[in-house]
Amino acid sequence: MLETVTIWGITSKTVSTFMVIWAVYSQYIPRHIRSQLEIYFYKLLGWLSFYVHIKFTEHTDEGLKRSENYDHIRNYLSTNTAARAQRLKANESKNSKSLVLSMDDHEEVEDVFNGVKVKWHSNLKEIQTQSNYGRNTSYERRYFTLTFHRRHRGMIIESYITHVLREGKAIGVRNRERKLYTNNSSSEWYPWMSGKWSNVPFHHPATFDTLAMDPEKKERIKKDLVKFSKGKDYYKKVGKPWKRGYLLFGPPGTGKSTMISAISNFLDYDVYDLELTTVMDNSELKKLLLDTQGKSIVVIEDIDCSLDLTGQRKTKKEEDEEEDKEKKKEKKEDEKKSKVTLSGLLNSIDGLWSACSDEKIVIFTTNFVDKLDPALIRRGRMDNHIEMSYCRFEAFKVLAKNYLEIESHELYGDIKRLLEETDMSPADVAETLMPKSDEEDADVCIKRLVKTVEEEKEKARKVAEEEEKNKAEKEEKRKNKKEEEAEKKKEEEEEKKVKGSEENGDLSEKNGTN
Ligand SMILES: Nc1ncnc2c1ncn2[C@@H]1O[C@H](COP(=O)(O)OP(=O)(O)OP(=O)(O)O)[C@@H](O)[C@H]1O
Ligand SMILES: [Mg+2]
Repeated sequence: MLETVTIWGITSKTVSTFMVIWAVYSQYIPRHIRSQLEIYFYKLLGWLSFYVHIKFTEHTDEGLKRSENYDHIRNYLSTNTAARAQRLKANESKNSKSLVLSMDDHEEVEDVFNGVKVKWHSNLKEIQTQSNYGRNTSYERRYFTLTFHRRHRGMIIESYITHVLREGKAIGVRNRERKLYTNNSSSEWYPWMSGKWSNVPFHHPATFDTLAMDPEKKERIKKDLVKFSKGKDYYKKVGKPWKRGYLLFGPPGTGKSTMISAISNFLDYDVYDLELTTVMDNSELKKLLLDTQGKSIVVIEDIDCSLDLTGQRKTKKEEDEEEDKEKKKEKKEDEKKSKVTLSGLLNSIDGLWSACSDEKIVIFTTNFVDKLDPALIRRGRMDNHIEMSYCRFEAFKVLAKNYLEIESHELYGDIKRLLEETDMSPADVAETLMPKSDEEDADVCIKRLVKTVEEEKEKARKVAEEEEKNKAEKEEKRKNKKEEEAEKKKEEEEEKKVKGSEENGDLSEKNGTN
């Protein structure tokens, strides 16, 4: 946020001193008097000073979004001028080996650009608010002020500020620590609380090298990702927002979540893990997605479980029946339940809103791809459908290399055959391969895997046999029932026939007597 106030007459040092004194002490003046005083304070400075003063606030006007310019300026000042400040703040850095120093609150530094001196002040203001229930809350607002002589106004606004923002952005990219975000409930969407998203540093070790899957498929995905990340101009040329959708589907433990981490590590993107069930409605969803940055992956895990996304396709009759059944039970829960709809989700990921930030990958994961509404996963929305499947030999080789550091073994042939015949998830294979004590070497682990897969195969055979038996029994029962019904029908018809002929006999006897 950028605010300009022109101040005439007194020196920049005096202005700075006034500004700092005002920022520190104004918080002790009652609010209604403070706002009046503030007006006169700035008017007075304006009459007296030759200096221009520009304010960059930490949050944008709506107060809900953090200002990127503020962060760029902070980066710039930390790197270029903080060393000259007398009071510094030490922040944790990416690798925690070295400290990142920045200006402390109410501190001042000087910078020189094209031979022109400017001053930066870091300010802190405490703001008191009163809720509808009369409770007082206070929060802090930070801002930087840039002060310079008015004769350099054009140069500073046109060149210096652009230079600071560009440099600060580049420093931010260099020092950037990858983050994993999760969405907060909307009651916490205020700068003095957690904002829309909370984050933690993201250091998941999974990479494409450690991901066990068909090597050709893996290469295709990597190429697709590289093409996407370099595709800024291409997407602009073809008139598409710079985003790409991936649908990862497959049974549990086949590496869908692991793949997300691998993509994040591969492209150096942040991850926004969107928990749809805590999003109240479509408009909340839009705001959340608008508050995500570029170079990021927005993930909705287990999309089939997140929402009743096909609910709106039910017939009226079905809806009525369901409503009757669970009306009372759900009434209370319903008030808290998310009202995000399929069309709301589609609009947010694919509509006009999706073009508001660049370089974004949207990933859905599911165990049941058939359950999903076709509208949700059509190409263009989910451009790349990736099936994560059971562990076959190629995937096993990656796991054996990762977990046991071996590339061959005399039992590889058996394992190849067994894994083709048995459906075992990479998660189960990985767990079996992992040494459980220092005494266990690769040989022990490989033998354990052969045993486990054989047991699984036997189990699967028994289950299949049992299923076959049940099916045959059901078929037999159905056949018997059909035969019984046919027999019964036959008997009834014969009975009817006998009855009919008896009645006819009686009638002719009667007629004869007459
Ligand atoms: N393809 C794989 N390559 C490497 N490790 C894997 C793979 N699949 C599973 N694993 C291992 O199994 C664990 C569970 O895998 P992951 O959470 O990625 O499965 P998932 O497909 O997301 O399962 P779910 O459907 O239950 O969410 C991982 O931590 C990882 O160690
Ligand atoms: Mg998962």
